[in-house]
Amino acid sequence: MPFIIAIDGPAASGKGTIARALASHFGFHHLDTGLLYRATGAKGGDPIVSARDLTPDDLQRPDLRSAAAGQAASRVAAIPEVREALREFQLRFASQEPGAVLDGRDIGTVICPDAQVKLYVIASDEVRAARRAAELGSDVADMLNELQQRDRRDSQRAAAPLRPATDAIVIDTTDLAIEQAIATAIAAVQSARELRPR
Ligand SMILES: Nc1ncnc2c1ncn2[C@@H]1O[C@H](COP(=O)(O)OP(=O)(O)OP(=O)(O)O)[C@@H](O)[C@H]1O
Ligand SMILES: Nc1ccn([C@@H]2O[C@H](COP(=O)(O)O)[C@@H](O)[C@H]2O)c(=O)n1
Repeated sequence: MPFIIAIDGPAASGKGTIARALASHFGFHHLDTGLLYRATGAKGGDPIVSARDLTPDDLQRPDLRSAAAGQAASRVAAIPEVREALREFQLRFASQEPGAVLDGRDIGTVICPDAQVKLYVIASDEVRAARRAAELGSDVADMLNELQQRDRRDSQRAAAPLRPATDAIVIDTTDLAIEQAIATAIAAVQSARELRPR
C-alpha cells in the first residue's frame, strides 16, 4: 500500500514548498493539486468540460501562477462537477508506490481521508501576502486582498471546503524559515511512520 501524505491549507501558506521537500526526502511522487484547478480556470469555456478534457499540456501554461489564475481557479473549484472530474486523476496519482504527497485544500478531508499523515499548513495573512508578493513581484496590499478573498471563497463553499481534517497536524510557518518548516514536517512524517510502520 502506498504511503500518502496529505497537505492542505490556505493560499501561499507554504504547502507546496513543504510538499516538494517531503517528496524529495522520502522519494515519493508529488502532485500540486491547485495546478489542476488553475489549468481548468485558465482554459475558459465550460469549466466542467475543461476539467474533464484537461491534458498534460494544459498544466504547462506559463500563466498559471498568476493572481488572476488563482482567482479563476477558486471560482471553478466551487463547482461540484469540476471537483468530481478532477478526483479520479488525484486518486490514481495517490496510488503510486512507494508513496505520494498531494497538496491542496481537500486532500486530507475528501480525496485521501485515509492518508497516513495529514498536515495543515498555515501562516498569518500578512506573512503569506508578503511572501507571495515577493515571489510574483506584485503589491503586498493587493496580494493580501487577493489571498483573503480566495481563502474566504475556498472556506465558505459547500463542496469540499477548506478546513483541517480532524486528525491533521497543524504547522504554522509564520515564524519559521523554509528550512525550519521543512524540518518540522519531516519530523512529523517520521514519527507517524514509526507509529504506523508499513
Ligand atoms: N517558511 C517560509 N519562509 C519564507 N518563505 C516561505 C516559507 N514557506 C514558503 N515560502 C515562500 O512563500 C511563497 C508561497 O509558498 P508556497 O508556494 O509553498 O505556498 P503554497 O501554500 O503552496 O501556495 P498555493 O496556495 O499557491 O499552492 C513561495 O514564494 C515560497 O518560497
Ligand atoms: N485541492 C484543491 C486545490 C486547489 N483548489 C482551488 O484552486 C485554487 C488554486 O490553488 P493553489 O493551491 O494553486 O493556490 C485554490 O484557491 C482553490 O480554490 C481546491 O479547491 N482544491
